Amino acid sequence: MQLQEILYGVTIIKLVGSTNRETSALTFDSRQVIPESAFFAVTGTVSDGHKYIEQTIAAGARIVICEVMPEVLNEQVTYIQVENTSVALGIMAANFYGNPSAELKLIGVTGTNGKTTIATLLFKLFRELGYHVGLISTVENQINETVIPATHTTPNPLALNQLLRQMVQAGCVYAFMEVSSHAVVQHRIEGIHFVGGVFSNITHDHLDFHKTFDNYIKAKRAFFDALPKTAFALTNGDDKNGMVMLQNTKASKKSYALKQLADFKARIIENKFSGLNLDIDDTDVFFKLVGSFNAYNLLAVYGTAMLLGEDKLTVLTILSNLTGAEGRFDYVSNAQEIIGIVDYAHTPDAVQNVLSTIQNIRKGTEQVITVIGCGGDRDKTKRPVMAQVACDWSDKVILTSDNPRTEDPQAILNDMEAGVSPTNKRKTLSILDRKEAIRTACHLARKGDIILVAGKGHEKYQEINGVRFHFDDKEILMEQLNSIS
Ligand SMILES: CC(=O)N[C@H]1[C@@H](OP(=O)(O)OP(=O)(O)OC[C@H]2O[C@@H](n3ccc(=O)[nH]c3=O)[C@H](O)[C@@H]2O)O[C@H](CO)[C@@H](O)[C@@H]1O[C@H](C)C(=O)N[C@@H](C)C(=O)N[C@H](CCC(=O)O)C(=O)O
Ligand SMILES: Nc1ncnc2c1ncn2[C@@H]1O[C@H](COP(=O)(O)OP(=O)(O)OP(=O)(O)O)[C@@H](O)[C@H]1O
Ligand SMILES: N[C@H](CCC[C@H](N)C(=O)O)C(=O)O
Ligand SMILES: [Mg+2]
Repeated sequence: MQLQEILYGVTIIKLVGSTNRETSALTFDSRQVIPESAFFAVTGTVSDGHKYIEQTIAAGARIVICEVMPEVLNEQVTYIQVENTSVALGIMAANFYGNPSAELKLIGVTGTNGKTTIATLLFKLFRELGYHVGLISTVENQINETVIPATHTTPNPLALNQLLRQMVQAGCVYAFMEVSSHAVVQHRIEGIHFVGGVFSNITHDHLDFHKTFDNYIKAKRAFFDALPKTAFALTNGDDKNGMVMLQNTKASKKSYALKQLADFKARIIENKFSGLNLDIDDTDVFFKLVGSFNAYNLLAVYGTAMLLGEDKLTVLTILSNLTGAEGRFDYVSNAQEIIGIVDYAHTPDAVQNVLSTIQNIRKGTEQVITVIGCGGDRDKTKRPVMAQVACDWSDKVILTSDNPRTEDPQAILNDMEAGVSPTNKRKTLSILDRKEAIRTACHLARKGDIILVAGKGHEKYQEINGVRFHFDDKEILMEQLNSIS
C-alpha cells in the first residue's frame, strides 16, 4: 500500500523524504522488521523503540515514524516525526487494513470487572439471534465459531485491525470487544469506530500502571469521551463513578441499575447456586449465571441488546439459557458433595463479590476455604487487600502463588501476608506451590464445604520468569476432589 494512503488523519510535525512509496508492512518491533516496511518507534514502559531505528533500517525498513528525529538521516528512508507514535500507529494501522471497524457495528466494553463476561454474553446472544459476530476478549478472540487465541485483553492496533478485517471478511455484522484501561492509555483503540460503549464498574486495580485512582478513572472515561454523537454510552447507574464516565461524552447517555433510577432496571428475586432469578423491566426471568454481580452483567447485556433494537422477550429467552465465560464462577463437585469453584477474581472487589455471593447462597454451616495468590509485575498495593478480603469472607484461607512472572513468589506472598490481621492469622496457611495449595484445600474440606480457587480462572498456564508452564486450576481441582475417598 502507498504510504500517502495510510497517512490520512495523522498530524505530522516534520517530514523528510517521499510519501510516494510502497509499504509492505507496519511494525513497532525491530525484531519483526521486513524489507520495505514501516517502523514505529514507540517509547514503552521498559524500552524505547527509538534505540532500534538504525537496526531496523539495516534490516530493510524504509519508513520510520518517530517522536524524535535521529541525528543522522539515511537518504533511502522516509522519516515522519509525530507528537505521539502510538497515536500515529493506531490511525495508520486502521488505514492500512482499510478501516474495518467502520464496516462493523462494534461495541466496546470497559470497566474493572465484568468486561469478559459482558462481551462474551453479547457475543453468544447475537450469535443465537442469527448474526455473524466477532468477539475480542481476555479468554479468546472469536469469529463466529472460529477461535483465535488472545494474548492481551485488547490487542495492539495492528493485531486489532487485522482481526477486525478478518471479521468483516467473514461477514460479521456485530463485534464485541473488551477495552482495557492500558489499551486506552497506549492508544491501542485510536482510529477505531464504535457504535456503542458499555461501562461495568471501577474499583481498585492496575495502580502500578496508572499510579492514582484518578488517572485510572480518566483512562476509562477517555474511551467514552471519544465516542461519536451517533453512538450510545451505557453506564452502570449504581457505580459511584458510573455517571462520571459519561460526563464528557457526545454519545447518547443511557444507564442500567438495580438500585438507582435508570433506563434499564432489574431486581434480584432470588440468588442461588443454580442461578439468578431476576425481574428485568417487569419480566421475571431465571438465568444460569450465579451471583448478584452477574445481575449487573446480565442487565448491561440486555440494555445493549435493547439499544441495538432487538426484541425484549427474544433476548431474555436466549439470555436465560446462556452460561457465562470460562473460568468465571465455574463449579464442580465430588461424591462427598464438596463444591469447588474456579473464578478469575483478581481484584479486591471481585474477590469480595465472589465470596459474598458464596456466603449468601451457602446452605448452612459448611466451611468456605479460599485458595488465592496475586500476580507478579502487577499492582502491588492490591496484594494485602486481596488477602484481607479473602480472610474476612472465608473460614480458611490458603495463600499461594498466582503468576509470579519476574518477581520472587515468596516476596509476593509476604506482601499478601501483611494484609492478614492478627485475629485472621489462625485461619490462614501459606503454601507457595499452587498445586499443593489446592490439594491441601481439598484435604481440609468436609462434606458440603465450598472451595474457592481464585485469580486464574480460564488461564491454562502459570508464568514463572518468562516461561509459561501448563497449569489449569479447574483440572487440578477436579483431580484432587476426585482423589478424596
Ligand atoms: C505495560 C504494558 O501494557 N506493556 C505493553 C507495551 O509494552 P512496553 O511499553 O513495556 O514495551 P517496551 O518493552 O518498553 O518496548 C517499547 C517499544 O520498543 C520496541 N522494541 C523493544 C525491544 C526490541 O528489541 N525492539 C523493539 O523494537 C517494542 O516493540 C515497543 O514498541 O506494549 C507491548 C506491545 O504492544 C505490549 O505487549 C505490552 O504488554 C505487556 C506484555 C503486558 O503485560 N500488558 C498488560 C499489562 C496489559 O496490557 N493488560 C491489559 C489488560 C489489563 C486489564 O484490564 O486487566 C490488556 O489489554 O491485555
Ligand atoms: N460486574 C461485576 N462486578 C464485580 N465483579 C465482577 C463482575 N463481573 C465479574 N466479576 C468478578 O470479576 C472476575 C473477572 O470477571 P471478568 O473476566 O468478566 O472481568 P474483566 O473485566 O474482563 O477482567 P480483566 O480485566 O482481567 O480482563 C470474575 O471472575 C468475577 O469474580
Ligand atoms: N488482565 C489481568 C489479569 C490478571 C490475572 C492474574 N492471574 C495475574 O496474573 O495477576 C492483568 O493483566 O493484570
Ligand atoms: Mg477481561
